[in-house]
Amino acid sequence: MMMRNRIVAVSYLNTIPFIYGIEHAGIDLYADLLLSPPRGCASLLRDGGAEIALIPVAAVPSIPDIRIVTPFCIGASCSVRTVVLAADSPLDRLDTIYLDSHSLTSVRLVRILASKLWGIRPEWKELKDFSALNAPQPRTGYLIIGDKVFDHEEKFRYRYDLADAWREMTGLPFAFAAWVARSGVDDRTVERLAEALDYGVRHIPEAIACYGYGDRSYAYDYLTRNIDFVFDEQKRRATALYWQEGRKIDPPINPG
Ligand SMILES: C=C(O[C@@H]1C=C(C(=O)O)C=C[C@H]1O)C(=O)O
Repeated sequence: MMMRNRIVAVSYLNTIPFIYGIEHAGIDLYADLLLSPPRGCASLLRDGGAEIALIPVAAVPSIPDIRIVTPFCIGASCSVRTVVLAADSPLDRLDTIYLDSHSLTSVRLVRILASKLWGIRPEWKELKDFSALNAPQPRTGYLIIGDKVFDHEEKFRYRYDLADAWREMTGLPFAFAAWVARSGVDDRTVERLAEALDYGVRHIPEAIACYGYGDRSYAYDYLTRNIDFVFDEQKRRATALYWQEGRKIDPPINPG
């Protein structure tokens, strides 16, 4: 009997086109689907809990025996909206920056930007208790990702979009997460996955309705203008550059 594959993907609004494709394209991937915040996707794959995964690009070089597959990613060519450094003080007045504990890519990206673009040297702490976002501290920034940005963005006077900052620094778009497969996953399965994802990104309105986001006016705009699902040459160049720059940053994070 053929072993079923386990697919893990990020549990945010930005993946619903992918999820829709996997569940509704009519392509049997012989797989079970699991959803988790990004850091959990990487851990699950690393620990052998999945064969195929959408994981933060930051984690890709550190996991043995995987390869990037499919022409799709969670990327942005303009503002991404859901990866922001939010604060009540401007950048140059921040003493402390809290880093979203669900993130692997953006927490490293913000450190690259702090050192190479903004020239700031705040103290870095981990943000585990998201209720802290309800009472922002002065001179403190919060790097937050995913759907929680929709709930909290209005509270902050200053918001720095990390895709915008990266583009300002490099002239390139950015990819936050990519699809990877263990080496044991055969090419036919990978091809079928790519077909399913392709179907999903061509049915965004259906995905929004299917997963109950129909009453959120921002969902369509966000999925068509902010998120860019195509892992093209420019975004691959950005990923290579990000890995290179990220290696120079070894983040000592003080417990939050
Ligand atoms: C654009 C986003 O990208 C996410 C950011 C990630 C990270 O920082 O590690 C990982 C996966 C992506 O889904 C987002 O979810 O807001």
